[in-house]
Order: sequence, then C-alpha cells, then structure tokens
Amino acid sequence: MSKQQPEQGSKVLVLGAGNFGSCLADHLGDSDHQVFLWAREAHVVKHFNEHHYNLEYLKDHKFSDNITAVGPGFPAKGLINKMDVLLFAIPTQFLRENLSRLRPHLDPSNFPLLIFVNKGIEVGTHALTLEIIADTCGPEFAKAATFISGPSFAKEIVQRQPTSVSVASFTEAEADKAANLFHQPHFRCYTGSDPIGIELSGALKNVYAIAAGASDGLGYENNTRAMMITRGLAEMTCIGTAYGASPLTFLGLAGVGDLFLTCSSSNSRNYTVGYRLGKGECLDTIINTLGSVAEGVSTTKGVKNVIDSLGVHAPIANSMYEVLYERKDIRTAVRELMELPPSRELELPPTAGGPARQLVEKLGLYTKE
Ligand SMILES: NC(=O)C1=CN([C@@H]2O[C@H](COP(=O)(O)OP(=O)(O)OC[C@H]3O[C@@H](n4cnc5c(N)ncnc54)[C@H](O)[C@@H]3O)[C@@H](O)[C@H]2O)C=CC1
Ligand SMILES: O=C(CO)COP(=O)(O)O
Repeated sequence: MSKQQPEQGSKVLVLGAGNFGSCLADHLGDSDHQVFLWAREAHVVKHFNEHHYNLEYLKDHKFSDNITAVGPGFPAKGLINKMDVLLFAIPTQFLRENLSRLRPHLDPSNFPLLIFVNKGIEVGTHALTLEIIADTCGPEFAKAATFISGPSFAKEIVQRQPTSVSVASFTEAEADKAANLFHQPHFRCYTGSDPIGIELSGALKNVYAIAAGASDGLGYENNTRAMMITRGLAEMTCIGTAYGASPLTFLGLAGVGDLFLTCSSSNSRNYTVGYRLGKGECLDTIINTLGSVAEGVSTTKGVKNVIDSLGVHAPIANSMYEVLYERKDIRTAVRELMELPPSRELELPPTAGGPARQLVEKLGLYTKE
C-alpha cells in the first residue's frame, strides 16, 4: 500500500522531462505541490533551475516556481524516499530499465503513490505496463499502480485549457488519491477500476491515429477519417473485450475520447507519422525528424501480436502493421481494406423491456437467432 495523504502539499517526483512529464509537473507545481522533475541532460537541469524554461520540450512555456529539476543521473534513494508520489512519464520502451533501477529504493510496505501515463505495449515481450511493473517491482506494486489516460495534449494542458482524463487502478483508494492530486477546475479526473482497459485504450488509439493521419495524408477527407475513427473504435473494443477489459472503458475518455483527439489533430505525433507516410515519406526519416516519441509505431508490433494470439478480426490494425513493418504500399492497404466483404457492426441485443424491444415484438419483427 502506498503512503497516506498524498493530496495536499505533496512531494512529487516526475520521471521524464519530455512534453508530458514537464506539463504534468507544471500542473502539479501550480497546485502548490513540491515537484521534482528528472531530466537526463545536465544542460536541461541547469537551465530549468535558473530560468524555469525547458530547453528541449514546451520551450515557450515558463514553468511553475514549485518545480526543481534533478539529474542528469537517476534520482538518488534519499530523494525517492522522501516522495509521496512517483509519476512516470517515460515512453513504454524505456520503462523496464528505469523501474529496475528504482526497485532497490522502494519499500514494499510503505511506498509512494505510483502513477503511469505512458501509452504503449513493450516490443519483444508484448507486455502491458502493468506486467512490466509486476516483473520489475513485484505484483504488490502493480496492484497499487494507477494509470492516467485520456485526451490530453501537453501543450493545451500548460495553457490550462479545460481537459478531462480517466484515472484507473485495481486499488480504488490509489485511483482516488491520484484523482485528488490532479483534479483542478480546468482538469477533471474520472476514476475507474479497469486499468487494463485504460492501458489498452491508450496504446491502441495510437495505432489508429497513425491510420487516420495516413488517410488524411493520402488526400482523403472527412468521410474516410470518420470511418477510420469509428471502425478503429470497433476494433479497439473487440480487442479489449477479447483481452478481458470492459467494453464500456472504450467509450470513455481514454477510449473514444483520446481516439477522436489524436485521429483528428496534427498536434498528435502519431497522426503526424501517418500523415507523412501518406504523403510518401519513409518511416525512418519520419521517426528521425519527429523530435519526440510516437508510441504507436513500436506499439503496432505488440498490437499485432495481441490480435493474432487472441484471434481477433482487426483489419485496420493489421494493415498498419503491414505498412510499417512489411513495407506494404499504403494505397494498396487502403484498397484491400475497402475490398473486404460486408460485415456486421458491433451489436448488443436490444434492452429487454425497453420501447424498442416492445415495438419490434408488437410488429412481429424480432427474430431469435
Ligand atoms: N505529449 C502528450 O501530449 C502525451 C504523452 N503521453 C504519453 O507519455 C509518454 C511520454 O511522452 P512524451 O513526454 O510526450 O514524450 P517526449 O518524446 O516528449 O519525451 C520523452 C522523454 O523520455 C525521456 N527518455 C527517453 N529515453 C529514456 C530512457 N531510456 N530512460 C528514461 N527516460 C528516457 C526523454 O529524455 C524525454 O524526457 C508516452 O508514452 C506518451 O504516449 C500521454 C498523454 C499525452
Ligand atoms: O496521447 C496523446 C494525447 O492524449 C498524445 O498523442 P501523440 O502521442 O500522438 O502526440
């Protein structure tokens, strides 16, 4: 169980001073928490502490005075032990190495609130973050871990634009603590108990954001993007429920909320990767010049593994894998998707006793399968 009372005047260590870690540090610093931000570059740490600007990310933003940058080495045990909250804003592919470095500093009987905001699946192992935490630190840490996900571009959060996110944990008390820590009039938190669904939502939406960006890059317009988003949501829901997550999670902020955001904005790195692919650039060039992480590229491999092992029909995700990793021509991929035979939309049986059911029964339209 994590330490009690992290809500008011908490000491928070944010690991990862990229776009999202910096923006969340700013948000918490603004709410009078004492925030430490780990950056891995000495010049970033020095400049941040002297001027309160991040030289690498969100460069135009003046950060809260309540933030102290630490680094470039991994934060010391003495600092970690003083923390009420550890907030991980490290891309998924680098989480395992950092949690392994952290583990010797954690006391399983009294550890800080652990919050994760990354959106991806680990390459090679196909592990979710929950599994990475259990592997490196132990299941008691995974049980208490809390996941924040949802439609939340860093650059809009630092401008205090109204934003809402999902906050989920297997341990309700931990989700409540995290929600209380972050909740502000301009930043609403909705708690839930489906961390696997929340994690899958964040990871999967990045794959469909690449697909939607590709569609726009190819010159297709609104009909096609709407199709991508809607069929993407259907695939996310099928994959998620086959995995054992709740279908309703995919209708929440972390699911359709974030899917809609990232499939429809050039502020999304994943959308941008797709858009540039659609314009004919090669993947290596795009990744090398993006300047920031697009988790969907690596996560597409994990998603392919998940859909194959579960036997789920997810043609858009499958096509994205072929485009990114098997060099399939993107126009061919679109043509093949459009040539698939007609199929059924996602359906639930009509609610028993509702007027719709009464009507079809009255008119004799209902056929039992
Ligand atoms: N930027 C955004 O608006 C949002 C990002 N996220 C998620 O947050 C996570 C981080 O994203 P961003 O901060 O935007 O990425 P970013 O590309 O802006 O920054 C990545 C950060 O990770 C650090 N890093 C790279 N390799 C590392 C390693 N081996 N060990 C430790 N740290 C390392 C970099 O120094 C940098 O500070 C991703 O999973 C992303 O999907 C979630 C919500 C919104
Ligand atoms: O997840 C995000 C916003 O919710 C950020 O999306 P990108 O990683 O595609 O920029």
